[in-house]
Amino acid sequence: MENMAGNFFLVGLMGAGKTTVGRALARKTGKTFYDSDHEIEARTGVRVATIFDIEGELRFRDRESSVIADLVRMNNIVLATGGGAVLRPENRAELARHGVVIYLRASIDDLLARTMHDKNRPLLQIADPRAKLQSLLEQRDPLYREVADIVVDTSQQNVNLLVSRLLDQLHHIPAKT
Ligand SMILES: Nc1ncnc2c1ncn2[C@@H]1O[C@H](COP(=O)(O)OP(=O)(O)OP(=O)(O)O)[C@@H](O)[C@H]1O
Ligand SMILES: O=C(O)C1=C[C@@H](O)[C@@H](O)[C@H](O)C1
Ligand SMILES: [Mg+2]
Repeated sequence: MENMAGNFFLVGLMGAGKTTVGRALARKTGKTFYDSDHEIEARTGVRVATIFDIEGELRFRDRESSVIADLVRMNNIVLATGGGAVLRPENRAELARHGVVIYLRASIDDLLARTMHDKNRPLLQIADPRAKLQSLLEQRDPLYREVADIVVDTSQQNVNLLVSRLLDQLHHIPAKT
């Protein structure tokens, strides 16, 4: 196991692999894994899609900000954030301040293939999810880059290889504690 100080925060679009890579990274570093979407679901007792249905996106974003503000204050964690977590400047500031931020990128084809069978991504339950992912990428890519300490391309990379390459890069970045 690798012994590294501080928190790691993963950002990127739906299907980029934040949850999958985050879990593997936590396992390899002995850190505790959190996922902001899962934490919102644990606190409310319902799925993300249900929150969007009943309360709308704005109220979901409020819940997300509050969960992120709590989680970033923990120590020695890996946090997979929701795909839209970077939209609010206060979330970006919290993430940048309390941990090393990793932006996971993937091609639109890969994002589409990886999200196709999961019904718990309300923003993609529409006629043309490809166009939606494309426009979300255009809107958010600058925000992901702004907050990130490291950018990783996940296309054509299996998760284990990706995590070991990521660890090599993380060794060169000072921990934020
Ligand atoms: N590098 C990869 N190569 C192939 N498949 C991957 C890779 N990373 C993740 N996947 C697969 O893609 C799907 C989506 O991954 P994951 O749920 O981790 O994405 P996410 O970034 O957490 O998405 P969301 O923002 O919606 O929570 C999963 O089925 C996962 O197994
Ligand atoms: O990209 C987004 O805006 C979202 C991504 C998911 O992680 C969830 O947080 C929710 O489905 C919204
Ligand atoms: Mg996820």
